[in-house]
Amino acid sequence: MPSDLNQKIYVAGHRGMVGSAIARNLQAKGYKNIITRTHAELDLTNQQAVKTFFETEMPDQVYLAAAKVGGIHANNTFPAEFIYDNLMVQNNVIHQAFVNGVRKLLFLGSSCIYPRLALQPMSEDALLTGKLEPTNEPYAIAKIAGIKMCESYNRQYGASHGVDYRSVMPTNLYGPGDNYHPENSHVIPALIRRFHEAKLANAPEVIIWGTGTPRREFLYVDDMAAASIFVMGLDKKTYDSQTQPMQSHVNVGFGSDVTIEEVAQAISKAVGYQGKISFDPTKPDGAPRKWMDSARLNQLGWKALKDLEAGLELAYVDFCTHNQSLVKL
Ligand SMILES: NC(=O)C1=CN([C@@H]2O[C@H](COP(=O)(O)OP(=O)(O)OC[C@H]3O[C@@H](n4cnc5c(N)ncnc54)[C@H](OP(=O)(O)O)[C@@H]3O)[C@@H](O)[C@H]2O)C=CC1
Ligand SMILES: C[C@H]1O[C@H](OP(=O)(O)OP(=O)(O)OC[C@H]2O[C@@H](n3cnc4c(=O)[nH]c(N)nc43)[C@H](O)[C@@H]2O)[C@@H](O)[C@@H](O)C1=O
Repeated sequence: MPSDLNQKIYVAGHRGMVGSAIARNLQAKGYKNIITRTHAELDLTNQQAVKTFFETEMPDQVYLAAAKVGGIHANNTFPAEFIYDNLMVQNNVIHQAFVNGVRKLLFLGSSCIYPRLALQPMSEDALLTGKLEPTNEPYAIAKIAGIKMCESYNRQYGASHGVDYRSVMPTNLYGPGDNYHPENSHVIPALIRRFHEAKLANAPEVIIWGTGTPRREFLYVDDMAAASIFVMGLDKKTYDSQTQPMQSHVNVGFGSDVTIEEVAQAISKAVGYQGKISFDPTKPDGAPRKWMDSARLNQLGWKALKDLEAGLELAYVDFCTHNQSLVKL
């Protein structure tokens, strides 16, 4: 096994918001042997292509940040793609990683794995204790399958093959490299764009989807990347001390949440829009609240660094810098 900084690390989804943050954080830490493939070079839903890739490259570690990702509208509109693509990508990558001797893999899930009405803050133990939020159930089912796949490979092959596959459950993320599509994106990038366009057009009003009352916890993407690398770097005994036997997942949150109305006001301020904010209650609210209990990760020694106000300023700079080129259709 090569020394840590020379380990061959495959970051799947390196052109996405989280994958690109993981790759630049690894590079900043001195990791020299990061391998990547664009979606065009390697379609991770293609079993044979993924098999050939792993047999050729034989990575030591894998960060699985490639997925079909979108906000409430995209999840609600394209449920077939959200379940099919995500199951295929994660099945192919996790299985071929195992077959080709990868001992360390990090799977990125999502806070939507927890029941819609889970007790707040939501602990890792809330998994599979109730009904999911209908707007993103197919995506959540795929993510739950990913956690269970990691756990199953750990159970069956942990002792015999040294398999140690971990899963992180991020709260809602935002930051550089986000998707600013007007409908298919998450709330922060959607509203950065909407407020920016309203400011340029001197529009008197900006309309926010839903009632504005749902609560969300937002984490800056570089904090998420740091958490991912931190979790991968923990020795097994330390990691296992905070997770249940064979359980592979740990929450990654900022620590507190805000209402959608509050985040809209904060984005309007960051963008410099001075008009009125209105709400369209005919659009879905989704889960009433998603606030992670991140005590396990905090006890292991990680905490978020970037607060929402500072993070939104950086996200807006990113939007202005890249603007249209970052809009994925
Ligand atoms: N953003 C968020 O708020 C949250 C994200 N997460 C999770 O974090 C991870 C990363 O999300 P994020 O960075 O935001 O998403 P992005 O959409 O920004 O990035 C996902 C990346 O995966 C690639 N990809 C998708 N499908 C395939 C495929 N079939 N073959 C190869 N590459 C593929 C995409 O390439 P291309 O664009 O070319 O298709 C893209 O580069 C995901 O697992 C997501 O579920 C969890 C909670 C919240
Ligand atoms: C990360 C997470 O992302 C998705 O779930 P979500 O938390 O509901 O994420 P969202 O960012 O899309 O919405 C958050 C809230 O914000 C409101 N809202 C207002 N105005 C806009 C708006 O313009 N766009 C969006 N997208 N939402 C808006 C919106 O109505 C909702 O109440 C999952 O499907 C799933 O993929 C997942 O895991």
